Amino acid sequence: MSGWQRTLIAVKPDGVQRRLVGQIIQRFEQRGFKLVGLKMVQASHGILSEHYGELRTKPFFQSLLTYMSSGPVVVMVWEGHNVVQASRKMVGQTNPAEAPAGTIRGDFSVHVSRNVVHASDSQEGAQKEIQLWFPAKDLLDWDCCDQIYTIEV
Ligand SMILES: Nc1ncnc2c1ncn2[C@@H]1O[C@H](COP(=O)(O)OP(=O)(O)OP(=O)(O)O)[C@@H](O)[C@H]1O
Ligand SMILES: O=c1ccn([C@@H]2O[C@H](COP(=O)(O)OP(=O)(O)O)[C@@H](O)[C@H]2O)c(=O)[nH]1
Ligand SMILES: [Mg+2]
Repeated sequence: MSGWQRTLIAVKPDGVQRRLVGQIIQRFEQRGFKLVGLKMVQASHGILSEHYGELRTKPFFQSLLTYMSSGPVVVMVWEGHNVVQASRKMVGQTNPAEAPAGTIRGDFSVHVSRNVVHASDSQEGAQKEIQLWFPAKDLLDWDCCDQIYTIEV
């Protein structure tokens, strides 16, 4: 199906501590996306260094790893039409100061170093991140009964 995609969304440690997991999941459900993988993990610096490999030369890299390993994260795979681009729009700009109200970051955060949620930024990135965080067997291929009402099939 053209435009059918999967993406990796993670509620970061600040989002978990602030009990925002339910509200974040709700936004993806109500938009019409399908949850195909979910787990809570205490992430190691190893997996986080790989996840954020492109940022390793940035001055904030070490503090990013410290923040991301400061407590549990809730990692999810969401599936649906155009889900990679749509979820970036739902999440908002990296810096919450620039993220419009109505986006997750625009509604729940104020500072770039504590921006509540991660979303893959491209289909290639999503594929790599999904493989990094989930063995294929932990992703469920299931039929969502309302699918015929959210996309033309
Ligand atoms: N100047 C900064 N100071 C502190 N932390 C930062 C800064 N810039 C980015 N970060 C942190 O690093 C993360 C990764 O930056 P990136 O440029 O990939 O943003 P993003 O793609 O919007 O976020 P993510 O990859 O987590 O979805 C940001 O989400 C933020 O938590
Ligand atoms: O100046 C910055 C830029 C990014 N980040 C953190 O690094 C993450 C990943 O950065 P990326 O550029 O991938 O932004 P994102 O994809 O998260 O919007 C962000 O979410 C922030 O948590 C940060 O702390 N300071
Ligand atoms: Mg990013």
